[in-house]
Amino acid sequence: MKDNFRVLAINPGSTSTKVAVYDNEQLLFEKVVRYSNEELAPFDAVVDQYEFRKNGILKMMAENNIDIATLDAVVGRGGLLKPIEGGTYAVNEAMIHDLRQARRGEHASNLGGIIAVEIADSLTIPSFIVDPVVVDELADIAKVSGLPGYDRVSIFHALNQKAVARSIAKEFGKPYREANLIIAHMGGGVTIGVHTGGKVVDVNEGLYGEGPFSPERTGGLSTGHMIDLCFSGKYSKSEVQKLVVGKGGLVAYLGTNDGREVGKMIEAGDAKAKLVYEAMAYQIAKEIAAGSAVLHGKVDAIVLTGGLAYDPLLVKLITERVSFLAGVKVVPGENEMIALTEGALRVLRGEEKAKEYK
Ligand SMILES: Nc1ncnc2c1ncn2[C@@H]1O[C@H](COP(=O)(O)OP(=O)(O)O)[C@@H](O)[C@H]1O
Ligand SMILES: CCCC(=O)OP(=O)(O)O
Repeated sequence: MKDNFRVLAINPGSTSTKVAVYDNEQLLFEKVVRYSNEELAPFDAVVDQYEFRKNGILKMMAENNIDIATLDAVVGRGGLLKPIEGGTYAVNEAMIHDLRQARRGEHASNLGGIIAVEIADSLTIPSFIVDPVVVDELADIAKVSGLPGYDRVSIFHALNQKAVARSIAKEFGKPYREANLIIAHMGGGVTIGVHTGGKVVDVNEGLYGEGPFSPERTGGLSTGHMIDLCFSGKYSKSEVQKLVVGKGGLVAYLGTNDGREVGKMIEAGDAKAKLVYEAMAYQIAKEIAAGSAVLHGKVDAIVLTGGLAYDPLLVKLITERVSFLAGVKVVPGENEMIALTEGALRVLRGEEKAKEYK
């Protein structure tokens, strides 16, 4: 049996595409391409960014002298599919159909499977997705919304939350299923997951729904304001969706989705930037504190992760509000590329069978 596998991992996020090539667990090359709001503005639908992002990946591979013919598999971040259990899934037609239709909504992660299968098929090698954003482990009590027929749903940074949770539990010398963690992933979107018993039993729906505002999303809004906005006659459905996802949060107030730019504005004495950034930290801290009630206050650790966790100011603003609940660990960036690769390797090595998306 073959014992060395070369895997291309593709991770489209709302503000970036991360690409990595691994020989087994050994990283050969990794690159992050960040996109400004202006660069993505011309694309009406996320699926329209497919060619733009795929060509960027192939160019990056060529510039780094990696011959795609040497790949054994391609793995992509999984998108807005039907709610499913975690794990590694083979990309199939049913999945591509649902991703292209974007029936459960638009998000860059929809492109992960689509780009992965396109590159893999041209090389006749397998393609996978791992722990997509729709992994659903919500407790029954967390699903009840207040409006029958509209259960709360699980859409979050499942891949990174799971990877970070496992590594933090290991640090504590506990199996993941015995750790009680509150993990705040702070990227283009912000999701705060409550991990207990090896599951994410509650999490804010991080796309159109709930929780803090983020670099480019509004998070939860007053239902009354949303009703007024939707019936004002000023906006189409897709315009309202764009206000909430893509043009909300930091972008709406400050014109940028880049935490570093906001940092510079604050350093330059911009009072509005300071207020808005502090408000984002305040909302994140409140959501973390809400998670502590889910765990009856028994919290082993609070973890801050994602791109924004690189920012010491944001980390400080959140920590000073939540450190009374538990110790705060900071894991900047994300472990998504290795998590994707490991998911593919488990299947390539025959340790697991790829799950089928139906
Ligand atoms: N060093 C940093 N300081 C402040 N913000 C940062 C830093 N690095 C990245 N970010 C911000 O993190 C956010 C992106 O996080 P990331 O997890 O990469 O997002 P996504 O995967 O959702 O595209 C952006 O707002 C980006 O500007
Ligand atoms: C859709 C939930 C995951 C998410 O928000 O990812 P990004 O931060 O990469 O947009």
